[in-house]
Amino acid sequence: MTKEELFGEIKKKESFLCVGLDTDPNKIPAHLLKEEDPIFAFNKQIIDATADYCVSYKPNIAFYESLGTKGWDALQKTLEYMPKSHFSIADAKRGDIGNTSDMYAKAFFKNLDFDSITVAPYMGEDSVTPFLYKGKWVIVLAHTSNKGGLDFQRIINKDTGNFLFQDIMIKNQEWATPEQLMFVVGATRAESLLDVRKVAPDNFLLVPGVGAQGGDLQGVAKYGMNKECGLLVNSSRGIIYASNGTDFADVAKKEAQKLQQEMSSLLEKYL
Ligand SMILES: O=C(O)c1cc(=O)[nH]c(=O)n1[C@@H]1O[C@H](COP(=O)(O)O)[C@@H](O)[C@H]1O
Repeated sequence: MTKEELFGEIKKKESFLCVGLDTDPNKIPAHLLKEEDPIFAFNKQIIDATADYCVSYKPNIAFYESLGTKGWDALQKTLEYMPKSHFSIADAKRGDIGNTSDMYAKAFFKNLDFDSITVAPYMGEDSVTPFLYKGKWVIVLAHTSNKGGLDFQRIINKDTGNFLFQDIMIKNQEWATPEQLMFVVGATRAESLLDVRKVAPDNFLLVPGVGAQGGDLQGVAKYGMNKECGLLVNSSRGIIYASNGTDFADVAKKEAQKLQQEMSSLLEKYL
């Protein structure tokens, strides 16, 4: 999916919501455990319920690979079930020496046909560039939502005066254009988006942390939105586990709709 196509979907849906499929067998409603593939059965109902309100889905790969071959099967079925209009993100946080990154890229772009993958950039150029496939996206971790996101990412480089995360963002833009490179910035770090936009005005940002982590959607839009929206805001637990009863899909739909409505107002205000 191109940047223009993604922006087109955002305008059409009046939404920049990404629904996170962090599907945990210990958290899904008990009645689904009788299904042959409970994880896929859950995801299918979540996708059916939320597709009108979001533009993207992000399965977090840890939840699937932790289940072995059954998890990989459920992931593949889930990916195939997602509407093609929705931007798919393999949240795998990969990155290794070149020939190993090549294999990770094959796993998620050739074997599985994801639109994008999250990548940890710590190992540098040869760990990131193998993910630069034509028509696919690399989503590089910049300033993450978690507490540990403050351990290294805000260290100031005395040579450049920048935060480490800004230098990482600048360097990655030498390797890839805004047509194929996004960055991750936590919704818990809304004000840091000013520093993010200083060094990456044109890139799309994947912004997780709304909902369960208490991120600030209003602040994210205020500081992070650019002329093409430039945001995909993810919520996982806040949507998919809003209810653990038989009404889980209806309640997930309402949560997704609530976020879409807020996003619609924000698009009107800032775009
Ligand atoms: O790369 C990510 O998606 C990510 C980066 C980050 O800084 N923080 C973060 O929470 N995430 C992911 O986003 C999702 C957030 O889930 P919830 O907190 O349940 O909405 C999880 O899959 C996390 O792994």
